[in-house]
Amino acid sequence: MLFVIGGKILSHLMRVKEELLEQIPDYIFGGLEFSSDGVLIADSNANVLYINPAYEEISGLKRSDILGENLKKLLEEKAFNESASLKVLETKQSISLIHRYISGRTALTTAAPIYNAQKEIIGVICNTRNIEGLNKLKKELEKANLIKQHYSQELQLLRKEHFSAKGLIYKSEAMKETLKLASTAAKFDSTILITGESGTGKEVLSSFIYQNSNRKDKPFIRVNCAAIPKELFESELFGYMPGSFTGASNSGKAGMFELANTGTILLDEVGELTMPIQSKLLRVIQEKEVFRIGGTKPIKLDVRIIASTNRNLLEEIKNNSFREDLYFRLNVFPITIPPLRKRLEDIPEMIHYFMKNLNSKYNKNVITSEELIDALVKYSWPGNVRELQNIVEYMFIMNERDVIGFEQLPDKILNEHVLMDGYKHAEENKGKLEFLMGVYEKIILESALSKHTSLRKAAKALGINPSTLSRKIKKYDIGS
Ligand SMILES: Nc1ncnc2c1ncn2[C@@H]1O[C@H](COP(=O)(O)OP(=O)(O)OP(=O)(O)O)[C@@H](O)[C@H]1O
Repeated sequence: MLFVIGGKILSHLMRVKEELLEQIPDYIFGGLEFSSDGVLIADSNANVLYINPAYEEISGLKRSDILGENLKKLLEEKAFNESASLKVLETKQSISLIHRYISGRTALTTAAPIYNAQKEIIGVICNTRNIEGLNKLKKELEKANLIKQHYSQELQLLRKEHFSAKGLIYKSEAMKETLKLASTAAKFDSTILITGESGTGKEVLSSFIYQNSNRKDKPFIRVNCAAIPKELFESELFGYMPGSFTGASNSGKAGMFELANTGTILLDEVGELTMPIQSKLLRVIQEKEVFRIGGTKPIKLDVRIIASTNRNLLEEIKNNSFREDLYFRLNVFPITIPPLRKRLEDIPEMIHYFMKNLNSKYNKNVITSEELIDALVKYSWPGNVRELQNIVEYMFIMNERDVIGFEQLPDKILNEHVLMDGYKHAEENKGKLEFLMGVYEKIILESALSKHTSLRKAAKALGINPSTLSRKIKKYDIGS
């Protein structure tokens, strides 16, 4: 059996077996022989009675060397740097400690006293576990945590840079009111629906709300619903489990809602969602949980939703292309951004802001003429701020001088301006077509003359004689 290891040891064991080892049935010893944890049993005088093969392996000590030996002697001989069993015999308390054996292995050892029926300590049992694997895992975990910390700091930094770079310029009362409303709403977790024509700044406003909310250090995930193919809506928004459909990644994928968890999600162009996805979205909002495609376990969500659209959702409801119940869920706090043509005071501010950015980007010092700003303010801006930004950039690129003038205006603005100007003076000029044509002709001539270095070249570009051009210059008093 277990204790037939040399005559000396056997007789010693036989002596203590009656009192101590009878507390531990033979089948337990059978199990201990195959345990991957090392086990040592000693009597109350610290003489070793039993070790299992795992103990030999972990400690580097042989049964034949240690059985019957006293733990104090083994400690003196530095078989281990600490003995949990000795501490138990000294303190009569269970103990756990991490120590190193002669084998060089580090182990987690737990030792506990063994009592007889009279509640006297008759020995100690000590369990020792090789924690080198655990140590390795711990080191890997520490490394992974460092990497995670590094990336999360970088993410915070990028978020700050990304959102602070997006300036929100305004001067008009209408925008002041809108911003006041947005600041108030930002502090709460309520769902916000931002409406407004394309290019009015709905996304910029949603960033402003996020930055001013209590979730500003948490994720901000923007979903452009118009850019996602309809058949991918569900997997993009809600994610999927491994192998849940053909072409699905083996590791599965988290949806945008999961990525936004604890933070904010912007559902940009929410009116583009199909009816079936609208139903699923409604469920997610109501239940505050999401199921990945192919998943059976719900994932709890804590996400603040901001939705935006340039569509008239009430019209969409009438046309049965938007769910009314979803509309009311999203429209908890509505904010409408007025179109640029209804907040003209913002235009000069924005032009200066966009010019400042371009000048610093291209290391230039270009300015805009007053008459140019005047013409831009009068334009109707169907594409709103996005169009203004693009046109300022276009003129900046096309311009070769220090001042961008009227002549750099793109034709569509020029045309509208001429017509508006013409109509304005039509009253006093009795609305004559001839007058309007004249205004238009003057603009065209001015533009050609500013683009070409000589009168002859300008005339050639216009397809007229230099003498005709000279006459018209006189007629319209150009360059005086
Ligand atoms: N008040 C503002 N100040 C500075 N830039 C702005 C402002 N409003 C909008 N912009 C700029 O105009 C462009 C369009 O803005 P944004 O994308 O927010 O509009 P949108 O209403 O979300 O458009 P769409 O409906 O087409 O998605 C962006 O480049 C944005 O930076």
